[in-house]
Amino acid sequence: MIMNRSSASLRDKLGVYLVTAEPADDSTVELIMAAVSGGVRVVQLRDKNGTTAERVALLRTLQDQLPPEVILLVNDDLAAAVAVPGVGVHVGPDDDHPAEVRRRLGDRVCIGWSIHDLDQLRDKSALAASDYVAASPVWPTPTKIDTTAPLGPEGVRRLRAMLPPALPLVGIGGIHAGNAGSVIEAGADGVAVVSAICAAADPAGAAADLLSVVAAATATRS
Ligand SMILES: Cc1ncc(COP(=O)(O)OP(=O)(O)O)c(N)n1
Ligand SMILES: Cc1ncsc1CCOP(=O)(O)O
Ligand SMILES: [Mg+2]
Repeated sequence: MIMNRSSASLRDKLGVYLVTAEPADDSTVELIMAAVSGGVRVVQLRDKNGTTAERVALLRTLQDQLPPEVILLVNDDLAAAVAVPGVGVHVGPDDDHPAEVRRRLGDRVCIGWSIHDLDQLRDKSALAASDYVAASPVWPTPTKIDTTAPLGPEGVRRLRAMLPPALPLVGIGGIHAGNAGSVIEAGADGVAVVSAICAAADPAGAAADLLSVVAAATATRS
């Protein structure tokens, strides 16, 4: 992914990554803007039940409203990203292959890939096509019940050790301000969350709290 020389690196932006709760609707835009006001710089629209047309409409609204430094991705839907230039895609092992996503979208957008199982690391072309990977899930979560066994912080640590050092890593699944520090201590660059921001009474405050936990854990580590 190409970024402006003046912009913060993707690794820095991934500190707190918002993945939206379902269903996606008009309140999703408001929620995202609140999270961004709290410091979130990477946002994924995750709307498993909508149509591509609905996702495209929401992505266009978001692109109009978000500050340019915010990285916007859509979950799974390559066709939606093709329709809205600049939008990236997050895919998992059951989705389009990251190399195919890269071929279709080019070098200028952000592509993320979920790792559920360390065996996926044999897929060098997927790693080469990805701008970041996600350890998924770190803990069990009611937000996504069709997951493989949780990796835990120990799995995050093993994954970090096996990945190319320059490839950013986030953890996802059951993460909140009380446990995010242990994910960073295990070697992740950031935490991706749904409920910790979307279900909070104050999403901007929840994002800011998570950011300070991540910043403190990152500072301790380095
Ligand atoms: C940041 C991030 N990490 C992991 C996932 C999960 O992707 P996937 O395994 O493809 O599952 P679905 O989200 O498609 O149900 C994610 N979406 N985002
Ligand atoms: C999309 C996704 N992929 C792995 S776990 C998960 C859901 C994370 O949701 P929460 O942050 O509410 O646990
Ligand atoms: Mg997917």
